[in-house]
Amino acid sequence: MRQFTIRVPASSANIGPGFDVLGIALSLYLTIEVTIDHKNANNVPLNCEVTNSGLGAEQLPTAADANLITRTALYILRCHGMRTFPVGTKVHINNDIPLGRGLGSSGAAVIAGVMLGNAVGQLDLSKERLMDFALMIERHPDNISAAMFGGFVGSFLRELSGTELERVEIPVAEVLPEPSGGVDTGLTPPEPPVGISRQMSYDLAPELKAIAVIPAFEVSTAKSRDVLPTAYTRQDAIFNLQRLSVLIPALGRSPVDAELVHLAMQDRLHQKYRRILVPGLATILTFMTPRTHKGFVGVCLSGAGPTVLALATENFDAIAEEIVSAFNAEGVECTWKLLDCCDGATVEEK
Ligand SMILES: Nc1ncnc2c1ncn2[C@@H]1O[C@H](COP(=O)(O)OP(=O)(O)OP(=O)(O)O)[C@@H](O)[C@H]1O
Ligand SMILES: N[C@@H](CCO)C(=O)O
Repeated sequence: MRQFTIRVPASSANIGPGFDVLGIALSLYLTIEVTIDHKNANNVPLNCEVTNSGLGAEQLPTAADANLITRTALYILRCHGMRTFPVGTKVHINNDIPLGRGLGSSGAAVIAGVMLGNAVGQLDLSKERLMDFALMIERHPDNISAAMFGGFVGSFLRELSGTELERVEIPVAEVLPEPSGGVDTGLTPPEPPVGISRQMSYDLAPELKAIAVIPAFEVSTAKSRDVLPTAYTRQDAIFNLQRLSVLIPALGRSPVDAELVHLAMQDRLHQKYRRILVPGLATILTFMTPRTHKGFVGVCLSGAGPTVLALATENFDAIAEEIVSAFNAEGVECTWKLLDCCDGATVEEK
């Protein structure tokens, strides 16, 4: 019998001007307990029994070819000539990451899936190669880089050749075959090109903590990307690049220069367009400054929203309550959590 645990953190993408570039791993986890016991195997489709607990447990699928985590694992297994999980695989998923709130739940699920496929198939692939498989499914690198490598990370996708591009542009539905009730369609999915993304870890001042204020409604990433323009002006591109160049080193410097970080966290590429999806966002992004609120450093929309992420060094309760009140004034209920930047995905054999 083999037993192991996979743990993947939540993440916040963008951090203001770093749209599709920056991500911070946050101390909320998706945890998967895996048992492979040939002697006590039940006859189940694809040899894999899935159970869920935690957030979204009642809505997340339990069929191995429908759940995003096991489907992703199946994708990587099939690319390596394995059509099913090993006989007697049981996967228990416990999720603490709110779904569809901008805290990287889908990114964590995809990273958990590639780690699961790698571990059950004993493929021994590096985290860098696993990122290629993850990018065939979640196609912007910010959340998944943070979830995989942990810390404060910047990433980009390299320019791909014509034939490589054809492979990565295949619709996700063809990478992850549609659920077929456990019946093997016999299709072999496309293998990803090698080295699609490059990433770099940055320092983050140790006194910085993240206050995540989480509204009680979901915004899907797809919907939140649909409201964005397809092209930007030169002024807006320069506005973000200038701030990004200052924000990254400023976040690593201790003690934190709160005035500088606050200004450098402004953005013109995504947040203003997403206001229509998140009531209260326009106010929240402008009403607090390091001068008016002790300990406050900066604020942004977390990923595709609707969660708002404030960075702070002290006075966390008061800052969180101010943001909660601004949401409440718009009729939006929410909860909040104080989170730390944390390490990336791990697999621990028992
Ligand atoms: N633990 C999980 N197991 C299976 N599917 C999941 C899991 N977590 C997330 N998902 C899938 O991902 C969807 C949410 O993805 P979406 O990209 O819209 O939001 P998010 O990842 O939480 O936000 P963001 O990408 O902005 O940080 C869920 O509705 C579900 O389909
Ligand atoms: N960078 C992405 C993160 C969401 O997954 C976005 O803002 O749309």
